[in-house]
Amino acid sequence: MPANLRGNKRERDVVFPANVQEDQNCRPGQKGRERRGSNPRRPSVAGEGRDDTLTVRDHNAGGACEKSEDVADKYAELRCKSCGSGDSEAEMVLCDGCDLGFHTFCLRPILAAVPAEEWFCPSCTKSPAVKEFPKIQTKIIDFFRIEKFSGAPESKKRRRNSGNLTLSKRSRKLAVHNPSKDPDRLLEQMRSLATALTTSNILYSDELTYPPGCAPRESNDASLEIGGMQEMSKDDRAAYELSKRMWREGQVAPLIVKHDPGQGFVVEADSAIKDMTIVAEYIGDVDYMKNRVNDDGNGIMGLLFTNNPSSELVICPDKRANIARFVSGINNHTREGKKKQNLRCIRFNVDGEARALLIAIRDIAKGERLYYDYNAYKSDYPTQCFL
Ligand SMILES: C[S@@+](CC[C@H](N)C(=O)[O-])C[C@H]1O[C@@H](n2cnc3c(N)ncnc32)[C@H](O)[C@@H]1O
Repeated sequence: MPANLRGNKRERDVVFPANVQEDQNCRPGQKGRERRGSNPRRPSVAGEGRDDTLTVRDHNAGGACEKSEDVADKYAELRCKSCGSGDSEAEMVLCDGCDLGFHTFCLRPILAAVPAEEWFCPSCTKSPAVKEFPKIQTKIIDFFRIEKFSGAPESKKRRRNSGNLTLSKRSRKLAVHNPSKDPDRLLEQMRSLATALTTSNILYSDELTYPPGCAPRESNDASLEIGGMQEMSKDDRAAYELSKRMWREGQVAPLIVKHDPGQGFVVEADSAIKDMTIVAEYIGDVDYMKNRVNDDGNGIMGLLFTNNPSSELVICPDKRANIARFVSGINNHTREGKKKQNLRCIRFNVDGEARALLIAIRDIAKGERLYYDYNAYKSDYPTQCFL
């Protein structure tokens, strides 16, 4: 265990209880009906009580529970269109187009939770799965607001300065990524991320954002973290700053975003990545966890865990985000799943603010898919269906 990653200050991802209790009158998966009980969209973290008693409405509910026998009959035999089983009704979602049911875990990509809003199954979805971003340098540079893209690798001077940041395994210090030397490859890597972001209707951002209506910047006070937040050494801080500057200048980490029919967008190493490399900072809108209890939770990351639950913070990458948002999670329930992990999310105190970084925990080969543990802190994101 690296010295600066040691200890009990591990990241806590926000997760969603898979268990949804049925209301006496209403069965999960039925349209126009309500469920009561544990809310699958209620973000929860390890140590947090499971006392959620919010009302959950099916995506198509729109009104009070229908109690007619007709409707009950109609859905009595509800079966998942993919696997044919009628089990796990709590995790059944109905398509607003064809009215067929699907288990959240049978869908590809898997749904983290029953959507709160209108939802269409893959056959009824009108938009293409992937909207390719144009292969035009100026458009790519504009999209990422790249400062002075030279298309060339780092200057020798900068490389020498950063040399002591690309550290040996033994030193356990954070390392700066090694960008591709071929400018076309850099553009292809950026284009792949632009494709994933635009397809997902997400704007690019490389900094945490504090939009009106969300938690204010002052709320991100790392000193409130229970047990204290991991501090950065001087060298680690220099590595972090250089890594951020390189991303801003288009010297991005050698990562490529691909679309996988089973997992949706995934991130792969486009060339070898050394152990301890800062792969990306986790980016999004910062908000109070209490404000996000009904979000679908896809990608919500714990940022600050305090003694007072109402001041706990999460990063929400649904509107603004970067590549970190597309990194896959391991299946915690299998040995093969656990073996895939090659990153960890570590939260650090940076100038008094909490930040979450994805860091390589071993050497990663070209072509390897990136994974970290969504449940690193005893939480229960439903990863048992993860591939
Ligand atoms: C934070 S997002 C990751 C990006 C996501 N693939 C996308 O296209 O937006 C988490 C979601 O990705 C999918 N996912 C992540 N890891 C997975 C895995 N190992 N197997 C299957 N699906 C996975 C699930 O749909 C999960 O709810």
